[in-house]
Amino acid sequence: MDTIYLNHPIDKGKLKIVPTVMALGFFDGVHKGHQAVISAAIDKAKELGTTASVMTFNPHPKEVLRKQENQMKYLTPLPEKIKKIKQLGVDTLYIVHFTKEFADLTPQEFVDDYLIDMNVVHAVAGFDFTYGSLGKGTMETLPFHARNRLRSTIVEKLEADNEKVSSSRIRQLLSNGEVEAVTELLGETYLIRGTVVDGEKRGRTIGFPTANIQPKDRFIIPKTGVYAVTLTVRDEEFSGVCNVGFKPTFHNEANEPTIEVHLFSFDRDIYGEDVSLSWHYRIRDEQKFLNVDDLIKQINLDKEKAMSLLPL
Ligand SMILES: Cc1cc2nc3c(=O)[nH]c(=O)nc-3n(C[C@H](O)[C@H](O)[C@H](O)COP(=O)(O)O)c2cc1C
Ligand SMILES: Nc1ncnc2c1ncn2[C@@H]1O[C@H](COP(=O)(O)OP(=O)(O)OP(=O)(O)O)[C@@H](O)[C@H]1O
Repeated sequence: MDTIYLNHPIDKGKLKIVPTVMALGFFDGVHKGHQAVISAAIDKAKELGTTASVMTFNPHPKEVLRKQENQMKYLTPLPEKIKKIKQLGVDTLYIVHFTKEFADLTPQEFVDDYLIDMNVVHAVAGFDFTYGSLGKGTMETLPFHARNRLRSTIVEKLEADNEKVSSSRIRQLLSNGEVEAVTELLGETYLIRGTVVDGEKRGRTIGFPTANIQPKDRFIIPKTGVYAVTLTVRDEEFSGVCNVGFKPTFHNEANEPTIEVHLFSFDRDIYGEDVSLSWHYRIRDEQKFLNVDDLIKQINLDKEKAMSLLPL
């Protein structure tokens, strides 16, 4: 897959202008609804004998148009989104740098400059896709702005339990710790990438050595609590139990929750390694224990539970 970064106004000299079927959207998470849109574009491209492309935007419009107090977090920060879109079999991914100036384009300008000039012969998007300033262009107005210069497919709403599969719904589920439901909507377990860093080394003394994971990029971290997880190190996958939180049993002044993973059968030193962490099941809330023995008893139960849920 070719990945092409575009800045507004686009420099058309840089583009290979071949006829293409293009899927349009932000696509955070590349969930099942997004997959339906991108697959529809790939199918259409096969039918028409053109390339299949995706146009996405970065950063998220909300980050640019509304002042976010904290930097916004993502289900798939850009490198992850690129990986997932590539796996779907797209020929070209266009990443438009989302700025206020780009957001100010009228719907007609967006269609002229970003679709027609890029030789998009067919545009594919979901029923609720909007384009142009204040989201005034919709899939219903697209034929009007296109004036017979391109055709379009509207992908109908994909639902799960009578509700749209959406990035915002998945974000909400992660903030509630509902990682099993997230798997359903993504079509695979949610994962974050990170690096193994030094912890306070207390884990070893209580019989549960843990790898502390420092997330890379701006991944959304599920709600604090204990989870059954798998950790992938150098293409090898290990099962374990993970605590995300503030370790209230001990004195802790961290602002961000720490992510600690205890792997069941593992005695390698992986400090500094890049890892990915997949969130399979939620086990319980994080608690403040009266003493370390009670914490140890509980962690043993967590471990048993996670072992019964996961392949070892
Ligand atoms: C499966 C698991 C569950 C945990 N649950 C809690 C908890 O409920 N409350 C708490 O204060 N700490 C909890 N911890 C964190 C331990 O306190 C922590 O692993 C230990 O203090 C080591 O910390 P260190 O890596 O900073 O040395 C849990 C750790 C694991 C691995
Ligand atoms: N459940 C769905 N069914 C069909 N199309 C969808 C679905 N979800 C998103 N799309 C389409 O996928 C593209 C990308 O959508 P977008 O990035 O806005 O995702 P979203 O899940 O709707 O996000 P958010 O929850 O932030 O609104 C758009 O064309 C959109 O219409």
